[in-house]
Amino acid sequence: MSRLVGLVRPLAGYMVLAIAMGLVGHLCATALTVLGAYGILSVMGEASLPLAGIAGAMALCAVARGALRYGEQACNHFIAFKLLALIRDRVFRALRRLAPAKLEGRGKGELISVITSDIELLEVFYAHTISPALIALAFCAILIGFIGSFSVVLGIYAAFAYATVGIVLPWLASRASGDDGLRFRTRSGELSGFVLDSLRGLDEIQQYDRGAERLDELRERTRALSVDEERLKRVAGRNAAASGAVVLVFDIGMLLLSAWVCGGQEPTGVLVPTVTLMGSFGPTIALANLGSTLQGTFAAGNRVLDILDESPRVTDVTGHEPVSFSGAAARDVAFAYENEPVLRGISLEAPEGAIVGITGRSGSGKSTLLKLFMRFWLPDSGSVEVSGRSVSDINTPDLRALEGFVTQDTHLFRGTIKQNLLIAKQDASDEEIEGACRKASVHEFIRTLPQGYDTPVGELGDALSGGERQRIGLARAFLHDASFLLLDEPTSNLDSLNEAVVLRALARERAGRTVLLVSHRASTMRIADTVISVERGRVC
Ligand SMILES: Nc1ncnc2c1ncn2[C@@H]1O[C@H](COP(=O)(O)OP(=O)(O)OP(=O)(O)O)[C@@H](O)[C@H]1O
Repeated sequence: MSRLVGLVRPLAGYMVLAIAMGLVGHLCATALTVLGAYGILSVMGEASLPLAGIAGAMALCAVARGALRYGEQACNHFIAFKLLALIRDRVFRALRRLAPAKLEGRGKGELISVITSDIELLEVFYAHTISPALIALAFCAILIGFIGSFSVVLGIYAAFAYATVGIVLPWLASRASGDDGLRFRTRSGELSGFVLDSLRGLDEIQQYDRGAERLDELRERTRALSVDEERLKRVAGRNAAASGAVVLVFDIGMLLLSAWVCGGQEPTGVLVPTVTLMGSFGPTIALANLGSTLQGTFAAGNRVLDILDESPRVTDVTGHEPVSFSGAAARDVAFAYENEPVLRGISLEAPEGAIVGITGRSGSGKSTLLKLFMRFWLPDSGSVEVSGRSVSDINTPDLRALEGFVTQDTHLFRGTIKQNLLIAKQDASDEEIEGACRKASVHEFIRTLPQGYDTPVGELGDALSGGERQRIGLARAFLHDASFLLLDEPTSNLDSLNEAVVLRALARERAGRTVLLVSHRASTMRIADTVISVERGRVC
């Protein structure tokens, strides 16, 4: 909670303004009933205040109450949405810091749920929790003083009433809801993950006729979530009823107590404290109602803060001398994902101008080795070197400029084919783009599309075949014009004709470059100068 509050610091001025307006606004609201009481006393001849003055003051209070309430809400929501923007910005920055190593293992659906609904839920905390709590505190202190001016006993009673409604009841409510809020948020995150997973695997679900099963599970998860929500709402409803009843009991108690304490004097001492207490539970009830929602809000806050706190496995490197490419090597490299050893002392030399082929059984760690050269992960022991320097001693932007990585899955962003190619080199001319696409044997295909290079790629690139996507990935790598190419199964989806074009281009481009080429295909391996075979994380 203190960390969430700490984020408000840059907007403290607005917070003070919101509290001041809220406090004065609530005082105006209570003043309306108190002035009403004085009006009745004046009519009865028990008070000597002019009725016109009372009516004028009431009108003023009513108008002020409206304006101040608007101002308070405007300030609170300004703070809340500014902070949500700030938190989103921080979360995205944290994700950039954590990517790609940590994100590979994290459930994407859960992450999406944090980015969207959890952050959104913090609005409740910033707009409806912090300032109402402080307003309630200041407001109660003032009213305890006012009621206490009639009799100390009544002041103490009012303090007890406010504390019960504003502190004890929310505390009990929070205990009653237990970790329901947390469970609800977690389940809702898991449901998002499940839906995303189902959408991604729609083809498999249809092929193996698992639709009904999947739907049943979706229903079951939704049902469990609604049970949790129902319980949360039931507790919230019960709390609202309980606080309403307790307030009434305190009002009646105040009437009896003031009659007993001040009964011998004029009726002002009975009527005014009673009416004041009756009309002043607004801010404390607002606090009491927060009791049940607060759990969920803090659970969301925790999940957001967890992401901000997560420390990256790999941090960017800066401050080193720039380096020009002169070959790469891995020396006795060992690496494990968590506790699962993948590479066990691998060594290889990839001199400038060489094409080094890497083969090996599926799961033997070939892609992992390429990722270590990209410095997506760090080796547990041994060293991964580019130009004779550990990749950890090369500035990350320099390393990215030196290396071109083609993964097994080429991701295409929403946008045109040209925009997707420009990711590799933002200022590339049309000729350069075309040249790269010819090398990747994809130019002719793009030309047949209705809008050529300006054809929009469908969301997730589903509109293109695996081979077409792969060739666009290769075209990106050619466009990037890196000295060190890391190609992970670049021809796996290509027919032999396209494979031949791509391999010829690679052979032509090899001068001054080094290529690490992972492939299961013997035909692809033919262009390699040396081929190493990786088995169970070792070169054999
Ligand atoms: N992010 C990750 N977290 C945990 N384990 C991983 C991760 N990525 C890969 N692995 C595991 O590491 C092992 C090596 O994977 P890797 O992708 O490097 O193998 P590969 O030789 O490239 O396989 P393939 O030929 O099938 O592409 C596999 O057992 C895989 O399950």
